[in-house]
Amino acid sequence: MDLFIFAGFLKTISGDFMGEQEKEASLPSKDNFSEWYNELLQIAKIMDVRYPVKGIYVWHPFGFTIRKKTYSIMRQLLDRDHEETMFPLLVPEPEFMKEAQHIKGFEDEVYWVTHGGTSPLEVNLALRPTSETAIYPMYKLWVRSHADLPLRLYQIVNTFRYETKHTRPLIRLREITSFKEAHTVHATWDEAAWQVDEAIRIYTEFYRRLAIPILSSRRPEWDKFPGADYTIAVDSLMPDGRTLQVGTAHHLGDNFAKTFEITYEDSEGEQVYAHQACYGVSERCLAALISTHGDDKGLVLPPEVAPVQVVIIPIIFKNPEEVLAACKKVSEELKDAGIKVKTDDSDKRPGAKYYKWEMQGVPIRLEIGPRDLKNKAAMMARRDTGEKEQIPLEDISATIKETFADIHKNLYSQAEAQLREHIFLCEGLEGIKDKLVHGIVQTYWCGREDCGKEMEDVIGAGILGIPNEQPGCKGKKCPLCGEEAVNSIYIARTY
Ligand SMILES: Nc1ncnc2c1ncn2[C@@H]1O[C@H](COS(=O)(=O)NC(=O)[C@@H](N)CS)[C@@H](O)[C@H]1O
Repeated sequence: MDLFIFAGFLKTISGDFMGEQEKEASLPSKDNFSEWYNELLQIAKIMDVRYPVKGIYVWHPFGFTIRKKTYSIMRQLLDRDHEETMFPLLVPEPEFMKEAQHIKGFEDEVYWVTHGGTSPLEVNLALRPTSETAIYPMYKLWVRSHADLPLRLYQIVNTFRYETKHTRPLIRLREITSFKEAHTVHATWDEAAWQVDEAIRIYTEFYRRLAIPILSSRRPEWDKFPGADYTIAVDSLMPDGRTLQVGTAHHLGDNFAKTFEITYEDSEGEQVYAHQACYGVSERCLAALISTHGDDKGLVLPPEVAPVQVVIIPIIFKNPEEVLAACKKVSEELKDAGIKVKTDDSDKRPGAKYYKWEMQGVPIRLEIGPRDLKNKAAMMARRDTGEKEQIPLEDISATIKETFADIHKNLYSQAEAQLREHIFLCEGLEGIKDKLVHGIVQTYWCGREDCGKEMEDVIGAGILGIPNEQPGCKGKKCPLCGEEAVNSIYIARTY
């Protein structure tokens, strides 16, 4: 081969090779989590951050499909004993300004509509930051008697918060596009308290289905929802050791019922104020999904929420028809079994195909070539472990579904181990500061608010909350004041 042709040959190979190399270089290592996260949202076509309004982002169809499948799990869990509805986006100022604590909590975050066209509105309208003040004037009309309770409604809507902290897609938005908010009404404080615990049970199951382990804890008094008696929150661990609040449930007592006059006639014919709960999850659940399972090759999706669950790659050398026919047959069989399958018969090189579908987190890749056909088999590659094994074409749907279950189990147990390894039991301030760099600290607290707040200042991180399961505090001291501890608490750097 003369030099000229050889140079051309090298260029072709290096061109392909550099092409792939360049492409792969564009996703930073997950060790550089912030960069990795931002790049991955783009490359895997989850959200486009180029919309010209700060804190407002655009769904790519692929990302929107993950959202759709994720929220169908949430609907499945809520629809057991809630009903879905939809309330107005615009809240008249007088209603919004009714509940003093609520206003205090949201006045710096609420967007206002002041004009209709060029005419100033008589009454300014708030864009709902959350919907208590849109819903509860209607609950006043709907709740009349004991027989109307418990009332359990939810909606999945966009809400608007003028966040002044650093905004980031899926994590801290000014338009929260996927705000699932449930608002329930009960006859007694205890029933509302039961509902708050039920909300946490629902969220724990929801996140288990996403293979995400969570910590639940009661937020300290100064960090509860504005207008609530108390707040229970669920947090997930992000790869950089910080926690992300991925859901909250609030006991509202009869605070809002008194403000919005939500009363019911009890069995003695008395008018009684109702007690309420409300609980919310936003698209942060997707931030947790992407961050918990993703790796240096891109997304890793639990099969239940993967837009493409199996990708078939025909390996073609000679007699392509036979291979393509076999791929079609397998594809039909998987579709008939309700599996989302795509066949990539594009003219890209296999390596480029593997790169693309791994980036999009497809749980299983099936390679089918002449050698596989001879063995009546396909080569199955798992995205979560990278393992490859030959599986028989016979009953392939059953094999795939069993593997899906194993993938989910593996993702969950890996994430659970990761969480467990990043909770550090510390009793002294120095140890707490040390360990906070790596994850969550479990320590003790005297329970006094001034001491708690001072401890937050001294260690530069927030008290995440008081976990329900309390290890004994006997003989334990508050790390700041040295008083007897009354609670064990989580402390963490948060998003
Ligand atoms: N700016 C934001 N961007 C993304 N998610 C957010 C934002 N603000 C809050 N969230 C998420 O939304 C959840 C519910 O918000 S909340 O303020 O705690 N609670 C409420 O608004 C209640 N009315 C729940 S119905 C939070 O737990 C958090 O996970």
